[in-house]
Amino acid sequence: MAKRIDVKDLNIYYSDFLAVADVNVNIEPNSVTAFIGPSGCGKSTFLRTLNRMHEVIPGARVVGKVAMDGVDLYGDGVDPVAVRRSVGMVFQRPNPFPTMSIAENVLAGVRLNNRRISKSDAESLVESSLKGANLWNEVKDRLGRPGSSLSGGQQQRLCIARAMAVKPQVLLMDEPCSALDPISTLAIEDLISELKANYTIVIVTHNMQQAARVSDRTAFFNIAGTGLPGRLIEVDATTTMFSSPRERATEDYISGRFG
Ligand SMILES: Nc1ncnc2c1ncn2[C@@H]1O[C@H](COP(=O)(O)OP(=O)(O)OP(=O)(O)O)[C@@H](O)[C@H]1O
Repeated sequence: MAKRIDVKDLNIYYSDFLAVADVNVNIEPNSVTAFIGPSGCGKSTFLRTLNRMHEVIPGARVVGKVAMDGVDLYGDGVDPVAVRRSVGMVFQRPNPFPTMSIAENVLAGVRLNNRRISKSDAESLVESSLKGANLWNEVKDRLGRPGSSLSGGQQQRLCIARAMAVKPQVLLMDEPCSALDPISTLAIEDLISELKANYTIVIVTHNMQQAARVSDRTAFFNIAGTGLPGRLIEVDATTTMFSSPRERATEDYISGRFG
């Protein structure tokens, strides 16, 4: 089941450096939210706080609240590994395990979680995940071949299948198409639109057309200068953000006047 995300007064640090300040945002279940903004404003940093990946970096920490269906991810007793299991992540560069087979790549996250799974359950999970990622028809006859034998776009869909195999409730995507050609990009965008029936999706993108095409809501982040924290300037329905944003900075960025 897709979850809602409510972020309250979140400040994100790398040691003493405040990288992103005072984020407040609500993300509805079964929606796609795009994070846009100039380089260095903290989009990826903020994204990684939504599955507690940020704190993997030594000295990195947050102050504030990120609630999923009302449960604070940073509350006492919350296991970060369990959080990462329920919040899948897809990265900029497709990162399948290169020598592992296509099928084993899909199962990698499940195996990492030490879940025992029968051969027939594994086979059906591989099939359903690859179908969900719109990759099944292209790979069903070569599931034993290595992940690296696929094209970049196919590898990225394999990574999405791997993320989905652990049945997360939220899917985070950090510029998932930036290393892909236009056709693979459209395939991923179509997939994102389908996946929102089952997941809450947050995507970081530098591509304004992509944000306009795939997202229901858009959040614009900005930074006033080097060394200053990034801030969430405005978040609204994507159609509103692209036609009549409230803030001048949003309009300037979207229309390509800066960033
Ligand atoms: N591992 C790190 N250690 C220290 N500072 C970091 C680290 N990663 C990012 N930062 C800093 O945090 C700020 C936000 O960076 P972040 O990568 O989140 O921005 P971004 O908006 O995603 O940028 P881009 O669009 O270029 O990917 C920047 O000032 C960056 O230098």
